[in-house]
Amino acid sequence: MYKIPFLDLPPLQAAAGTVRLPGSKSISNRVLLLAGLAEGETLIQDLLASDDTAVMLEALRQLGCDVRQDGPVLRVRGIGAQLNDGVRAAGLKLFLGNAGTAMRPLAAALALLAATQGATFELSGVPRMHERPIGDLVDALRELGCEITCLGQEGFPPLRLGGPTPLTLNAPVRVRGDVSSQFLTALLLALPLVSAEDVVIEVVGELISKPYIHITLELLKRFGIEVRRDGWERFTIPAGSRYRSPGEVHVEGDASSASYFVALGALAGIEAPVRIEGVGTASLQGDVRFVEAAALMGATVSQGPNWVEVRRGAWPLKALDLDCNHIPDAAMTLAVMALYADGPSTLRNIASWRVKETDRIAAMATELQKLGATVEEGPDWLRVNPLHDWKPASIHTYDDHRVAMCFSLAALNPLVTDRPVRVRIEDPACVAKTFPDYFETLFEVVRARRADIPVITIDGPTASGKGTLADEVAHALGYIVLDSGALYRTAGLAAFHAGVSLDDGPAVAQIAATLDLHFRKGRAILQGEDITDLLREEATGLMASQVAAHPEVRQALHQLQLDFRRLPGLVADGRDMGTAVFPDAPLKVFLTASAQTRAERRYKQLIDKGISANMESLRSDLEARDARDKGRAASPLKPAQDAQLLDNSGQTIEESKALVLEWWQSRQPF
Ligand SMILES: O=C(O)C1=C[C@@H](OP(=O)(O)O)[C@@H](O)[C@H](O)C1
Ligand SMILES: C=C(OP(=O)(O)O)C(=O)O
Repeated sequence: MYKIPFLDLPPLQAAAGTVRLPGSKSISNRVLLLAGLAEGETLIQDLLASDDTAVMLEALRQLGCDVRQDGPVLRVRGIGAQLNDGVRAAGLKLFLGNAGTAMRPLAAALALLAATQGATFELSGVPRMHERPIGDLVDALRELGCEITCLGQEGFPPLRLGGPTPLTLNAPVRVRGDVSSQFLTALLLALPLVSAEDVVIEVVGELISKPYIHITLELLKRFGIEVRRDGWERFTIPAGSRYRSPGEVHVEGDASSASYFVALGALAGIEAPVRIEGVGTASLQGDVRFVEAAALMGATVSQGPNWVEVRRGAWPLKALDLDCNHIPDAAMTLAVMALYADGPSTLRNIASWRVKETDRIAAMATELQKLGATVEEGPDWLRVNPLHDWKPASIHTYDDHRVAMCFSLAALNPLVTDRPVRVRIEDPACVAKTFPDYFETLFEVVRARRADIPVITIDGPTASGKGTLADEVAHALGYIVLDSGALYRTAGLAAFHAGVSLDDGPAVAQIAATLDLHFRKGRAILQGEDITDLLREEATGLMASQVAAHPEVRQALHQLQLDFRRLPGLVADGRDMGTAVFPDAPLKVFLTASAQTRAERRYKQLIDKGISANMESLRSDLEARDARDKGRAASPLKPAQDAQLLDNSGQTIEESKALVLEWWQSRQPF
């Protein structure tokens, strides 16, 4: 996950490849709750691991469920609908983040348990959760006899649930369905706790987001509860219903998360499709019908039970006028696709967007306009016009995972403009709500022109601190690191391990060209193995100088260095990064420090490792090496003409990092 203040996306040109989806949020949290209320153990496969499921899991643990991760399987031993003595005596305070699928169903289940068994629960969330309505559910539960106090504003969390108190279950429970379907879902999931007799639920007002009720009913069925349904107005939980664990449950991929990759295929699956694994024709989730909307816009879609393949069909996309009530989450993706259409697109019947992670109608309108789009909005609709004259924009994401994810599609603007722009996604870590590795997954299937992928080069003499600075800057921007000095050492080491003679230039070059090497947090990882310490050994240094003498090896490593230029960007440190390898880098830093400072740093490093050292000789060694480096004929150590000089003798690493980031920011369009 990119835990950084912003992530800059360069213009993207194409997409192809396979994406494996994380588990469905809606299914994960329902299954967790059902498993937690049931008797016995449930083994859950492919559960989503995200903020929303983490709060549900923590709530189950607090309630006394035994929850254990067993390889890829989560084992949940439920409470069998019985609160333990500790919980009944002391009550619980549960923090439920911004997860509607935790807050609403837990509010109903715990209100009923508090009423029937006696306990006090306090349910709270992030500040936005305290602005998301729950009044219709609270009203329904109060009508049953539950004791519920809204601790802040009436109709909103935080809530206090109390008991014991008698319940009246012989009249239908009435609940409004026109603000969120989660209120009905909550009652359906919770009322089997008290279904000694038939319990009837009646929906008041037009039910929205109906396909989510289908998910609820299907999962209840798997846990042994067959709800009778009359249209979308009346639901009966049969007398004697009890949660029975099915033993094992598999969570399918998240269909709302699929929408970004369906869109990607429709926009940029030009030569090959984007294949999405984890959802398909056999899916339970209503958001799989997003593919129909994408097809209406021109996408070419093929599907199997558990996969979808999408490629570009009509181009530009065809404008759309669609009632999106059945796909409220995935429909946000359509709003960004609409920028690439042949006319204005209108998304209708989406009033619920206003009470989700943020006011999504307002947020989408504001951010689309930042890109230059003309957008109109109404109480329950949004109209987006196609965009030709794109502006670089920093997208505010309102702590809304879907805003962050769907605006990544704006980076495909080179497909419709010859003046492409970059897109900045603020607070990219907000995707943790449902898809923590969204951007990593995206970068695996999109392509940018090499020249569009940003590079920062940091060159300088030995012991100038360039490795540390490169790591810090890369970390701040979410970029990849290239420690070019380590490449020759790695090539020597890998050839040696493969049993290749270090005198055999072509054979070593072949190994050098395919090194599976990357750098993370100051460590060098070769084929998954941490070789950082090996690289520093004297023997490795000797191998490096042996292989570096072969022109084929130098050529292969040059290409390998270029191959490090990958999304979302690169920070390359070495001696000739700005002059020879990445001469087009938009920011080149030449880092120096006085010989005295560098000698002191090296001295400290050695002493810290318990190696004795002599300051004077370290200093004269450094000066001699500087002279050699500057004087050599091939790639002498010198700043590129357009390099920023940075003498860090009197600076902390934090100060140097701040300065480089400031130079970088001053080159950005936003
Ligand atoms: O029941 C569910 O799992 C959900 C129902 C929908 O909410 P509304 O019913 O409030 O539209 C949806 O937006 C949400 O992400 C998940
Ligand atoms: C509306 C959403 O979440 P929640 O389950 O919190 O309602 C969403 O994921 O888009």
